[in-house]
Amino acid sequence: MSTEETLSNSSNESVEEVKNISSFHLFFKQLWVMIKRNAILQKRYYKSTLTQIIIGPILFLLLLFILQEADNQQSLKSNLHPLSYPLDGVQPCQGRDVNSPCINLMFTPDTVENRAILFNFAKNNEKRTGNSLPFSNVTLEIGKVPDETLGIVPVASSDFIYDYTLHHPNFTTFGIEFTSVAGPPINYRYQIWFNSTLMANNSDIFSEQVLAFQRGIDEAIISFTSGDSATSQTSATFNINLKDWPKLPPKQISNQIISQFGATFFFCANMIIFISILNTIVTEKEEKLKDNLITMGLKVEIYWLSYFISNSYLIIICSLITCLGGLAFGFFVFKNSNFAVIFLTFLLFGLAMITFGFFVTIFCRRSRVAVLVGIFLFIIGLLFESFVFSNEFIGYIWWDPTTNSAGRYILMFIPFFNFGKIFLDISHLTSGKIDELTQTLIPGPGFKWDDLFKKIDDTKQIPPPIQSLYFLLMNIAFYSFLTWYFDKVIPDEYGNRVNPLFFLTPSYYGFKFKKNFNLQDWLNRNKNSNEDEKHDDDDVADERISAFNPEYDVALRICNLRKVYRQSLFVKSELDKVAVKNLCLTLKESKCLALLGQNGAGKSTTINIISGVVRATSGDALLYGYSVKDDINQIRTIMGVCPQHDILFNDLTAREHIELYAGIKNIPVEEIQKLVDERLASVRLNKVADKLAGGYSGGMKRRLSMIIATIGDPKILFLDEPTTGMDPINRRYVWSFIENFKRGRVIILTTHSMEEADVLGDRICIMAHGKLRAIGNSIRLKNKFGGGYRVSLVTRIEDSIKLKQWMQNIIPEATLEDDSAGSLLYELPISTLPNLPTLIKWLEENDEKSIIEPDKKLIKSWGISQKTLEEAFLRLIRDANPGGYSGYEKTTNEINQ
Ligand SMILES: Nc1ncnc2c1ncn2[C@@H]1O[C@H](COP(=O)(O)OP(=O)(O)OP(=O)(O)O)[C@@H](O)[C@H]1O
Repeated sequence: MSTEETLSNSSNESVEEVKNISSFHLFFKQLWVMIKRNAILQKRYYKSTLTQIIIGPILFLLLLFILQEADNQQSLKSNLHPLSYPLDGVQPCQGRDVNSPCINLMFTPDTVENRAILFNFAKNNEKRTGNSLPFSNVTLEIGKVPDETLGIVPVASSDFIYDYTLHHPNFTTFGIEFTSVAGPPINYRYQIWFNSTLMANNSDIFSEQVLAFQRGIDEAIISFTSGDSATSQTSATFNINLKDWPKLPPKQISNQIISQFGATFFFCANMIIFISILNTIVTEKEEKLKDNLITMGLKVEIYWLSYFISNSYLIIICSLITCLGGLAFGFFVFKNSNFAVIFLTFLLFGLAMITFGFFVTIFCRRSRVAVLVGIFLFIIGLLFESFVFSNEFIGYIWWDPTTNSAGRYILMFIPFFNFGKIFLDISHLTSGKIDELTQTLIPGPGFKWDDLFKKIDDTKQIPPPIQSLYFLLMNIAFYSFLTWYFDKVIPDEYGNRVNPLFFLTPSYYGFKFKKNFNLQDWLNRNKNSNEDEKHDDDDVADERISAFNPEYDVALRICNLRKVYRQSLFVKSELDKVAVKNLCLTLKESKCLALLGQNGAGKSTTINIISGVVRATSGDALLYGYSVKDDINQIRTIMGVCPQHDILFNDLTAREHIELYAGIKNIPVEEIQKLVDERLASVRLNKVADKLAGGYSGGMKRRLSMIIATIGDPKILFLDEPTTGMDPINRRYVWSFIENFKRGRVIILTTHSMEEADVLGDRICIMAHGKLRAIGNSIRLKNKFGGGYRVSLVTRIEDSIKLKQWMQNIIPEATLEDDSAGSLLYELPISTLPNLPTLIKWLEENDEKSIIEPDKKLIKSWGISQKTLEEAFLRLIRDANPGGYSGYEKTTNEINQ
């Protein structure tokens, strides 16, 4: 069967048959081809896919392993001979800043004995450290801090020390209160006050400073009791050396690094897939690939579902590899856990991040923005996992009764918060802890399936781990729902959006209360009194009447279609652009309508409205009885669109493109290969069928776009400048294809090629400023606006006056358009057609090429031609732009200026 026969046979299929495709079958067919397409791309970009699912997790596991090993190397070291070092004296005090004043020591009560003891202390300490601690005569007041650093200051009572340090924290290094009891023997008692929280004051509880101070005081007491006077040399000095116990490495090593940083690292591994999803989906949106799939009949739900499934198996593999890798590296979190629990944790987290990613893509129109948003979320998540969930104290603080619960109610909507919590729970039970005192590992009890349902710590309010898994499941459902909803209600770049309450309408669920369609009602609804109509050309006015005539049987009927591109959603503006003005058109089956017009005339907008890409501001179109406004989904099943700019997947071949769209159009599998070969051959792309479309030339891409539009043998075909960039030979192949294809369908094409409109257009419309200026077939337009014929005559300069007189006699209506150096150009109106034979006869007789007396002949050469469509077009454009055509469509504002 020839291409022509196949096309005409398939076009005989009734519209009803086309639309009555089982929606169940179509659903799975479309889902299957979309998953297949995703799989092809994943395979084609196997390096990126492998990075996402294998290299990513393994790399992060390896990093964790290296870190863990480095940490263990430290703790595995034995230190059998720790160095011994002498205990030093008390260092000078330090205020809030290095040079700000401070108090070294306050003491009470101020007695002679105590002064003598402290004098001894200061003397010995100065010898050891060079730090002089003189007695101060300043009387401290609670409300004041001294202007200079003080050494040893007597104060009234221990209450004063308490109050003073309370009012001026981090100001005083030590305080001492003597409470010696008289003997004999005298019981020397004292209490040291120090600041355990401020390391800068050198008084940390574990530091040597307290020890040094105590040693100094004890020395001083001994000197005092042994009779050394306060002024003499101190006889008693204690030299103390400090030395650590020999250290043996613990028998078992801990997994502290993975418990602390595991959540961070596994989050990072997951983010590779997350950012890749953002980039892929938003790039498809930016390049209008998604819109094109939808226009070709793909259900938007299937688009998302296919991406969910295609990424789900990546997540499954990635989670498996993470769990198996974790086991192979011997991490406790994996070794001591129930495999199902840990796998489920990674799986649900991965799936929740996929749906979260889908949701984010709804708000991004440019892939660059999407990647930036991805990186931003990555940094937030990284900080979250590394600071919040790196230890139990901060990680569980969200469930502390003193913490406001609002925070965790908000955070549970973020998948990485829920992941961090359950990972903390798992590491709490699986990773052992090194006992600081015994330096031995106390292994964790492990995480069993039942532990999912138990509280981690009965004493705290922390919920059982299963709650985080439920929240992850909730995240999946929540973000899937939001993606589905907002994808519909957020306006696209043309301002199209669905009513926010669309889900309350029965039609959304396929229940259509079949009202009997009444054409007259529909016509009445779209009737509109229009001032502009008065200036319509006769044919345009007739076309308007035909469009509103219910008796007139046509496949396409456009009534008062109008589109205003608004600058603002809410207010009218001078900058609003009326792209299409109350357009009325009709077209019968098996006809092709060619839309001609200057740049910005409204041709693409017209096609975009009828194909459902853009919503009309008012008016409507009926295609085979379906209203564009109400039945666009049905129209999509019977239409094909070749958009003005090629919308192709650079990474798919021509064959894969056709297979994809054939699946979307529900073409039986057994017919697809035949269709691929036949269609590609018809536009001579069969030799490059298996080459990636990204490598095609402009003309090849155009031909592929054209062929895609014809898949599924649509009853309505929209071709927006289908042959732009094609060489003349290929253009003719495409023309011949379109000519064959139009039987039993309607084709609407826009073009800037007069030749193309002439060859293909059964009806030609010329538009300017959104308005229909002329309509008819090529001959009619040429005759009506092209103005008849053109005669060129060449004579000797001296004979030109004579020749002009002759022309005047034969055809008085002829107008001389050009007269230069004996070359004359006449324009003949169509009314002169009866005179043409006489003119031609006369021209032949007077042509010097004739053999009889050539020297005496008047005319050196001549030519006669019918005016072209281009001339008709130019005239209409000239008329439409009395002020001159600036090359682009002006805004209302510019026109007014
Ligand atoms: N999304 C839009 N927002 C605002 N104005 C728009 C938009 N799309 C088109 N227009 C304006 O509407 C007018 C008609 O545009 P349209 O693309 O339909 O013209 P066209 O006849 O197809 O032009 P061309 O031959 O250059 O493709 C132009 O002035 C254009 O600037």
